[in-house]
Amino acid sequence: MRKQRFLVLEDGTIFKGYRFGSDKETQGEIVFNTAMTGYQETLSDPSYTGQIITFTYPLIGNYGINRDDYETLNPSLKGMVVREACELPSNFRNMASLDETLKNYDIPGIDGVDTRKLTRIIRQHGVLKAAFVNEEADVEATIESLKTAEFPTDEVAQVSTKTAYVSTGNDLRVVLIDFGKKENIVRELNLRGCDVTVMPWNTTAEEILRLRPDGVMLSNGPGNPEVVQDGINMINGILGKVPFFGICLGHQLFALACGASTFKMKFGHRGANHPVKNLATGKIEITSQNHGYSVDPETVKDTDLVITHVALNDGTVEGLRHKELPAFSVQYHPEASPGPHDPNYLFDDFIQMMNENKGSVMNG
Ligand SMILES: NC(=O)CC[C@H](N)C(=O)O
Repeated sequence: MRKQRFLVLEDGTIFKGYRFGSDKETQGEIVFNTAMTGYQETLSDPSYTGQIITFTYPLIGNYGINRDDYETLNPSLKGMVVREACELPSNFRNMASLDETLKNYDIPGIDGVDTRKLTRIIRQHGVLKAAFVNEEADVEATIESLKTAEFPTDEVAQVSTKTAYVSTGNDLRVVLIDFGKKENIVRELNLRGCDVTVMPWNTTAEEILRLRPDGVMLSNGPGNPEVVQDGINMINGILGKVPFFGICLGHQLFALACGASTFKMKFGHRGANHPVKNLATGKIEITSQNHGYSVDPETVKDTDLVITHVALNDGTVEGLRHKELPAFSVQYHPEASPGPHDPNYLFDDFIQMMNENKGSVMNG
């Protein structure tokens, strides 16, 4: 007999399902992700810190969990909601089931939920506060408590590396600022020969410039970009002195540093098939995305930035470039694993930008 579990939302909706993963109860902002594959990368993406993820694909866990596909070895999401959590995974790389993995990380899950209905609610209402409750008797009180609950949006310090370390390469030297980075950013840079020094989120511009890197990469990360003031100050300090490339949270911080604003979206973009238009080439890229905040295009007009990419679903800003200085960013994920790989060329653009600026006065 499987143990029951309730998913409750702040608007009073109750879903009854079954427990998997950790037995503990949880609370957080509930979001949905529409990707059909890549659940291991998603559950271990630090950008989901503090959130409960609904997977719209109806069967999750069918190819198991392996040792290679983690984006971090310390997943920090609050919980998983699925239609069916596969109990008997099958794949040559499989090492553990979803249930075992979530138990190991003490992350709770609920399955047997009508995730289509749940996603419609999130789309209509916007992201909501939600909780997992084990005992039916506690359901009403938990819904009441959710109405006044406040969840943090400043988890960057929690997920960033505490000390700097190097992932060795033999070509260009890149400093990667870890706001909650996905491991695949390091892999993509190493793949292109880059020597990557991963540094904590609050590293100063002086500390970075002292290393004389060829370029700086600003990672993705959780929470509200406006509260990452140290990151914004650092970007202002390196702008024009060393080429840089920002991804997702790194993109939002670049925009804020240049004087634009960000806002919280109704239900965000989370999935692996978001179409984005590259305004320079007119080409459409299919992209992986995971963000709840976005750059306000009106506020970009008064800055030295140009919009380079837009989302085709809702017209939001997806890419920025500085008008004169070597700096650009995208809201989506060129490092996406398992993919899609359409935007992978952005890493090559970054390599080219570093090579073009190599040895220039900017660096030294
Ligand atoms: N993946 C990310 O870097 C997300 C950035 C930010 N936390 C957002 O939700 O918009």
